[in-house]
Amino acid sequence: MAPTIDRQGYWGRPTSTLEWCEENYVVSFYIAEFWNTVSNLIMILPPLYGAVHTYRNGLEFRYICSFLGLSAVGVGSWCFHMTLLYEMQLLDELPMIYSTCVFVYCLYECFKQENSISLFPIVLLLIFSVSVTLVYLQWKEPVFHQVMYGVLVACLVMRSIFIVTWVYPWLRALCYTSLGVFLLGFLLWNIDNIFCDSLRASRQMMPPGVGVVTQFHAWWHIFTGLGSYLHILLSLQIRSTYLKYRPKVKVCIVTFIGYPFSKIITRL
Ligand SMILES: CCCCCCCC/C=C\CCCCCCCC(=O)N[C@@H](CO)[C@H](O)/C=C/CCCCCCCCCCCCC
Ligand SMILES: [Zn+2]
Repeated sequence: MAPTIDRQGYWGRPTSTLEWCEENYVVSFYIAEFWNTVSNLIMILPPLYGAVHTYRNGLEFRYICSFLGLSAVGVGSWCFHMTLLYEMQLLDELPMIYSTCVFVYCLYECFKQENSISLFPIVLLLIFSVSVTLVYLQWKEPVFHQVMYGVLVACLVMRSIFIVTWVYPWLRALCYTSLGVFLLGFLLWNIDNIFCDSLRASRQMMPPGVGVVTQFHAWWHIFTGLGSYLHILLSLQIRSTYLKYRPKVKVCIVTFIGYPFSKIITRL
């Protein structure tokens, strides 16, 4: 990962096992990586809105958990990029695993009766989450976490593609938009890691304020946040259709950048 920049700030020396390409404590003395921190708002606020909406419309508890899980990842990620402390890194990375497990449960159990609870997948996902947590606490290797997270995402991708290919083809656009946006974020995550030296050098030559567009880890937060949010909507739409809720898609204006239009499902 990116070499450490020597600049010191409020939280002292980083203790995390990972550092990103954004230079530390440049914008604020209190926030180690400013852009990587504030970009998490996109992962925190819209899912909170989704959770409230899901609750108000009497939709299943598992979808409230999905939205809140995504918000929790955003809060953990905010704390991590603000401090670069190891404990906060765990608060970012472990909820990624837990919330994706909730997504997996929702998508693999979407053709079951309303409010039914299947113990077998819950136990399986719990064993997976606990094992990943225990191994990662001992073996502090970020690649292990990334591979485990990637396995869960691959399960989601395969299941989504199966459903929109064979069951609800009219949901293809939503599925591939969610996947495309997520993968675009992943591409930017890789560019940030691989070309960090060139990105830092190019920022030096840009006028103040323009360099922010090269903060590709922040862009990863934005795209992965949007892709994950759309994925929850897809999952909710599949479930609502199966339960014959007559899902109604409303276009509404949400007042922050990146989410000008979002689809909302209501139970009529
Ligand atoms: C059909 C669409 C599927 C979309 C799936 C969406 C699943 C989203 C699940 C949870 C939301 C998590 C949002 C990510 C937050 C990122 C926070 C973050 O930046 N954390 C880092 C620390 O700041 C952390 O170290 C980053 C880890 C990144 C791991 C990247 C691995 C990506 C693996 C992607 C594999 C794609 C597989 C595609 C298979 C066809
Ligand atoms: Zn991050």
